[in-house]
This record gives sequence, structure tokens and C-alpha cells, in this order.
Amino acid sequence: MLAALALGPADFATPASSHSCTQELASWINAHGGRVHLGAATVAGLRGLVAQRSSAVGDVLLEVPLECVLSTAGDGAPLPAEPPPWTASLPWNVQLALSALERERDEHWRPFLQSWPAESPALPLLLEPEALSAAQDDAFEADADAACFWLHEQYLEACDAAEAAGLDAPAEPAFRRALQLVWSRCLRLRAGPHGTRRLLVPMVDLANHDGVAPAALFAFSAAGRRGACVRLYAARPLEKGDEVTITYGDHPNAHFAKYYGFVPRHNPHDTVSVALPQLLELSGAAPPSGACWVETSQRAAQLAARLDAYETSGLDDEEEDEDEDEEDEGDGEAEAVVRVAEVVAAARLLRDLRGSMLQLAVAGPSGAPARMRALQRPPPLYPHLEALPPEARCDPASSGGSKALGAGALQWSTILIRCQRTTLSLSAVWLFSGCVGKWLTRAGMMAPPDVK
Ligand SMILES: C[S@@+](CC[C@H](N)C(=O)[O-])C[C@H]1O[C@@H](n2cnc3c(N)ncnc32)[C@H](O)[C@@H]1O
Repeated sequence: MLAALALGPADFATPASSHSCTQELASWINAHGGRVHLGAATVAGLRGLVAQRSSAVGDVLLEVPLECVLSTAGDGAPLPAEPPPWTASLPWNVQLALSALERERDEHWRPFLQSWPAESPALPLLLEPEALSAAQDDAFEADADAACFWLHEQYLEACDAAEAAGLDAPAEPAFRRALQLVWSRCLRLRAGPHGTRRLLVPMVDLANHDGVAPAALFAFSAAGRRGACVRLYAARPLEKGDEVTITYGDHPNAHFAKYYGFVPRHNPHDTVSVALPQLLELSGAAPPSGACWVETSQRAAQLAARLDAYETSGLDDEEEDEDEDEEDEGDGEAEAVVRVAEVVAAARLLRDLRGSMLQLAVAGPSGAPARMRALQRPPPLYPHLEALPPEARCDPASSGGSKALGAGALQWSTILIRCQRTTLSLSAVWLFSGCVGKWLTRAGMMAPPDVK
């Protein structure tokens, strides 16, 4: 069943050879006043960036002048390559995709746009419903479905806008490819006087994701060789040939699958929402006599508060006494609460299983290390951070890259409970039947989970 969901690796083959293509790209950036100390390499089927020389923390690995960057429109000072005005009524990502498509005919942009993969990543929205169902996640399936419709609607909107501007509409396959590449390749960046923008930055968009210990940070800088630019800084000491990764942000696995077509092997920021009635059912607790587990928002709030207390301090005597008191009141709710808490304590197990499910869903049971390969985990990053230049340090409103390196970025709580009417949003809880997990373990696809 899961094998049916396997998505093939994206076709990153570039027209001539990936290598000559990125050499041309580097020459183009240099010719416009940039600096490139990086090359491209393909390891296990996945193209990425590598260091061309050894670097210390804070060294500039890459400097891309703004005239080589495609950007969204914004309120601040204009940037050289914003989307064409006729796209202004469309969402930012559609504008950026149309901007790239329009510039395909422009010789200036050829080295950049030619470095893009021939095909977009294999995203869940391209899957058939039966295949998607193997992910065992209703919300994920619905989201992929909605994305597919949304993309088609946006195409129709784009055609209308082009027609109104007296232009030819793009072909739908080219539009879809461009939009999917925008999803998987653009950065969000606070760009000084230009305000916060989404940018397509040549060469930076060849960096693969490492959310735990990225090798580099991206940031806007006003101090480039020819003025403002986007820079990549070394976030740890690098040797020649080391892979240069960045972080795409603190997203849950479903986000990576949806927009990037892969799921990180280690993701401390994974989250999933579980409906309270399902959680209660999973707890094995019997509902109050004659009722089913559809909670009022008030009861949901009480449960959330109790689970929170359980998570932070355990059920101490006082709380147990309280529980007993409530049990005396007679509707059996207190017992249910304790049992729900036990389920929540198994969140770690469920998270591990969930990660495996999504990885299998995206990569297939053969393990498909090409797209899911474990990235080398270098030593902890934080001791070196002080050496970074100020503009590359944490700015919570800025890029995912900077944000992920901020203090506390790795301090994630196992369980985050938010109560919203009848739904509890539980970080790192994955709901699926125990028999699937057992089946995976038996089939040797997954090591038995380590529950602490
Ligand atoms: C910004 S591009 C990175 C460069 C890309 N590998 C290329 O050759 O153009 C993002 C895409 O690279 C792939 N990718 C990035 N990081 C990855 C990772 N850690 N594991 C698997 N695939 C990854 C995914 O297909 C993703 O959609």
C-alpha cells in the first residue's frame, strides 16, 4: 500500500550538464559584482551546494547582487526585478512564477533560469487520491487535494490577467512547473529598505535543507562589493567539499511534503492536529454513559488545562485529589482525563511513527536514500554563533534561516496543547492505528520505537 505512494526523485538533470550550468551561473553572478566561493555537486541523486575552500564561521560564502535576484513586490524601496505590473492582482507566489516565466525570454536571466531543474519536485498534489491515502492523514490528503484545485484556479486567474494586459497566456504545464519551483525555491527575507520580501536568489536556491545544523545562513546585506546583496555566511567551520546546507524554516513534516516534496529525516518542529474525540477514543476511556466523545468547548478547555499540568509537573498529589473529588462528582470524566494524559505521554512514540509514515509516503519503503538521505550532523552550532556578523544573527521577523538559529530554536516542547472548540492541537502527536505501526515494525521498515 505504501509502495504505491512512492514518488520518484525530481528530475534535477539540467539541459547540458548540471556542472557547466552552475559554472555559468557563478560567472554570471561574478560578472554582476557578486562573489561565489561555492560549487554544485550531486550526491546520491540530489544536487546541492559544496564549499570550494575552507571557511571560518561568519565568512561570506556567496554574495548575490540584487540585480540577479527575482523578488515579489513590496511596500519598501523597489527592487530591480519585481513581477510585471499586470500580475499585481494575483497572489505573491503566482506573481513570482509569472515573473520567472516572462523572464525566460530575457537573455539576462538565462544563466539563472537555466539552472533550475527540468521538473518541479514530486509534490503530493500530483498524487492520485488512493495513493495519498497511504499517508494515513485526512488533513494532509484534503490539503493536497485543495492545492491541486487552487493551482488550477490560479492558472485561470493568470490567463484572465494576461488577456486583460493584451498578452498571451502561459501554457498550463509551464505555469504549474514555475509555481511549484517558486514554492520549493524562494526565501523570505527582511531586505533592509526594501522591506520583507520573497526572493528567488541564484545559487542560494541550490542549497538543500538541514533544519538541525545548517552549514550556512542567508541574510540581506547593504555592504556588498557593489552595494546591497543577499549573502550566505558560513554558520560553522567548513572544509573544501563540505555540503553547504541552509534551513528552509521550522516547519512541520506536512509542510515540507506539500511544498518541497520531501520530508526531513529529523524534524524537531513536526506538529499535527488531532481531533479531541479521536484522542479520547484512542485513550480507551469510556464516554459518560449514553454519550459519545464530542466535547463542548468548555470541557475541551478543562481537559487541555489538565493535560498541560500533567505535561509540566506530572499528576501530583493535589491534582490526584482533585481528580478524586471530581470522580466523586460522578460522571467519570476525571478518569478519562488521566487516561488521555497517558496517551499524550506516548507522544514521542507517535511522533516517531508519524515521521516514518510520511517518509515512507514520500520516499517509498525501499528507503529511497537519494531524496531522504541522512545529512551529516556536524557538531552543535551554537558555540560559533557569536562570531557571525550582526546582520546574520537571529531576527525573528526575518528569514527562516535566521529564525531557526535563534536562541531557543532547538528548545521545542514535546507537547503543545491549544484548545480550540472541540479540537486539541498536539505538537508531535500522530494518530494512527497501532496495528499499522506493528505491521511496519514486523515488515522491518521501522525500528521499534524508543519510548522514554
Ligand atoms: C531549493 S531546492 C534545493 C536544490 C535542489 N536540490 C536542486 O538541485 O535544485 C529545494 C528542493 O531540493 C530537494 N531537497 C532539499 N533539501 C532536501 C533534503 N534534505 N532531502 C531531500 N531533498 C531535499 C527537494 O526536492 C526540494 O524541493
